[in-house]
Amino acid sequence: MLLFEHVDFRYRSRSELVIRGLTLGFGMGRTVLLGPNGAGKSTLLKLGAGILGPTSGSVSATSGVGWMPQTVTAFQGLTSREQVAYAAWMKGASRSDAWEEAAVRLRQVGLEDRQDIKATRLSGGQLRRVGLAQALATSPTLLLLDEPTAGLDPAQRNRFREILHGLPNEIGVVVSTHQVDDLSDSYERVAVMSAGRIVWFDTVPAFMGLGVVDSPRRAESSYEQILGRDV
Ligand SMILES: Nc1ncnc2c1ncn2[C@@H]1O[C@H](COP(=O)(O)OP(=O)(O)OP(=O)(O)O)[C@@H](O)[C@H]1O
Repeated sequence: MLLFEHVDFRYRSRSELVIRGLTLGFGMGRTVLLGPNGAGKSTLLKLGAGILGPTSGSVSATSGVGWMPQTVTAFQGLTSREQVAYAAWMKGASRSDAWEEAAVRLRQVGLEDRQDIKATRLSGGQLRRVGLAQALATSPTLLLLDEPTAGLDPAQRNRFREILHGLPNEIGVVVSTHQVDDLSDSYERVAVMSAGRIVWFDTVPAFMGLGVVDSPRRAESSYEQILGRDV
């Protein structure tokens, strides 16, 4: 369980708050985090992962949180397996355990045949999967994924979705995205951010219920209803 209590956050270089009065808990199940550019989604996930600390309020996690950044960096000179093993080692695994863990996680994301390839030589979609394997290698009970499918072609996007579906139910997942299609298949809850606040948080059926009935763009119309304008 990851709990945000009365969290405000501002970047040092800026005067205004980017996260405002956030009180929210993420636990089991799959939550999609929607919101326009600059709403604060990445910042919220970084606060959840402990990459950033709140300006005021508190963020507490009762067990491991794994985070996948918006841009996964390929470590120069390292193979995929070495890169994933490094993440496990950083979290306290011994060298040999980290090495084994990396193989298991790369298999989990369907990259077993790429484990000895230099990470810098992977495709964009493969590198994202290495990023997911890195997050999984820390044995989290909650995964925070920042726009994991942005910029991927439809086949790679589907591949990523299948991998998420294949994760054990005990792992909670929060995914920030701009893609509002097929929410029902992939998620149970929807959180919508706007200007640093969570302005909506409920189940997928409740979210879909806001939209124009029978519209093929029903999810988008729900999203527009919440934000009160065209998006
Ligand atoms: N390192 C930083 N320093 C200063 N301001 C930042 C920094 N990172 C983000 N911001 C600002 O904080 C606000 C929230 O940004 P954030 O990246 O969290 O939004 P987002 O909802 O993830 O956006 P997007 O959908 O475009 O990824 C924006 O106004 C952004 O310009």
